[in-house]
Amino acid sequence: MYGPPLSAHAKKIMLLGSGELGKEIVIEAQRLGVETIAVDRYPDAPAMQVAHRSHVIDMVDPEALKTLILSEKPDSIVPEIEAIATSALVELEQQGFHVVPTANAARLTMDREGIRRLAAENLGIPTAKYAFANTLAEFRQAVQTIGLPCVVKPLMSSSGKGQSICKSLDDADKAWEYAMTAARVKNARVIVEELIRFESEITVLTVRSVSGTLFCPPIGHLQKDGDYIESWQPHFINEDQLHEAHDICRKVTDALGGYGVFGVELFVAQDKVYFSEVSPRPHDTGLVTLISQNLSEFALHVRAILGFPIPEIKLLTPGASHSVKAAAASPTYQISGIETALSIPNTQVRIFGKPDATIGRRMAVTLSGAETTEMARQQATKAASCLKLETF
Ligand SMILES: Nc1ncnc2c1ncn2[C@@H]1O[C@H](COP(=O)(O)OP(=O)(O)OP(=O)(O)O)[C@@H](O)[C@H]1O
Ligand SMILES: NCC(=O)N[C@@H]1O[C@H](COP(=O)([O-])[O-])[C@@H](O)[C@H]1O
Ligand SMILES: [Mg+2]
Repeated sequence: MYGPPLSAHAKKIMLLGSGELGKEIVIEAQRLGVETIAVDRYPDAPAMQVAHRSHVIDMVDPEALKTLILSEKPDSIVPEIEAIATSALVELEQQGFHVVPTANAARLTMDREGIRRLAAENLGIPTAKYAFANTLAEFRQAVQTIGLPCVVKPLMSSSGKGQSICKSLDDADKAWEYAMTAARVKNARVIVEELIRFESEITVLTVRSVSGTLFCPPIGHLQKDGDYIESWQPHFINEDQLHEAHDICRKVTDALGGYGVFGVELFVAQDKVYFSEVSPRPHDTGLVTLISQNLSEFALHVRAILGFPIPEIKLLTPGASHSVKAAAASPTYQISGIETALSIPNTQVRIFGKPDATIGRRMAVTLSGAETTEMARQQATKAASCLKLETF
């Protein structure tokens, strides 16, 4: 039940957050003989189902986090979700613990203010105009300063939780209320951003490793209500745009430091490429690499963390992924239609095994490879429509 004895493992890693992305990291780590410990806020999280052992704690409580880490003494601490007391990670790093990619990178990126100020104010990288607010009155003022429509987001959150578009001043109270109540971590401070009219939106997976900094081909994606619906790779942008994108990725990831995968989110607009945000870990839109690349973003993250070489990142096929979300809430559910989905050529399914369904929760993803990204997208979309989440 606990896997091979400790002596069989060269290293021990602890994941803070155990969702679908963590599950794939655990699988890749175990392939290289690493002992894995999965941690999250609830039991039976996806990565816990494959890790050697697991713990359920309140990860935003710095004391709970420190107690657990000091008792387990992992070789590497791997943040996986945007809801962690990063102050504890900064302290533990000072005591000699290895935080991936670095404690400071985890702290800055977990807080939209930290990463936005670093990118825009310290590094001079183009971003949407932004302002911060602590109260409803400040928020109304910020909306007027930035202009309408604007995007409103809680400082510590992800997958669009608490995010909305404010179209008129009449929407302001609702947008504020939503940011206050639906964030992953409740905090009375929000960012208000100019709405960028981009042509496309991409993630450039950037890997910092002993082999240097490597870039995966751009991944295009579609988001709805701030959460990813569909992604594909490669996404074509012209030479100049690619150059601008790589320049931003290098500047941001060099400033954050450490080894690992970074999902750099960029808006490609007619006049320029804008930096949006960065995850210092594998990215949901990068799930497509499970089918499109020789090494998935999860394999790359593990190699980079362990200090192993990455001689080459190769696109094996144009690919696409499509998320499957729950339409209803239920403590029990099953997913049907797998057989039909798998009858589509070069198509795979990943069911995450989340213990319960809530409305809008991502429960599975489909992956397709094809001759063109267009075909791959059609296949992945069709496969996702075959999967039905039945609640009972
Ligand atoms: N300033 C903006 N202008 C235009 N669209 C935006 C802006 N900010 C966010 N969006 C849209 O909302 C999506 C989610 O925003 P963002 O990535 O900041 O939130 P998130 O909750 O951190 O998402 P995730 O965790 O999935 O990366 C973006 O991918 C983009 O489609
Ligand atoms: N955009 C970030 C992202 O996709 N994060 C992934 O979602 C999980 C949380 O899912 P849940 O909210 O359904 O528990 C996280 O643990 C991570 O794997
Ligand atoms: Mg994002």
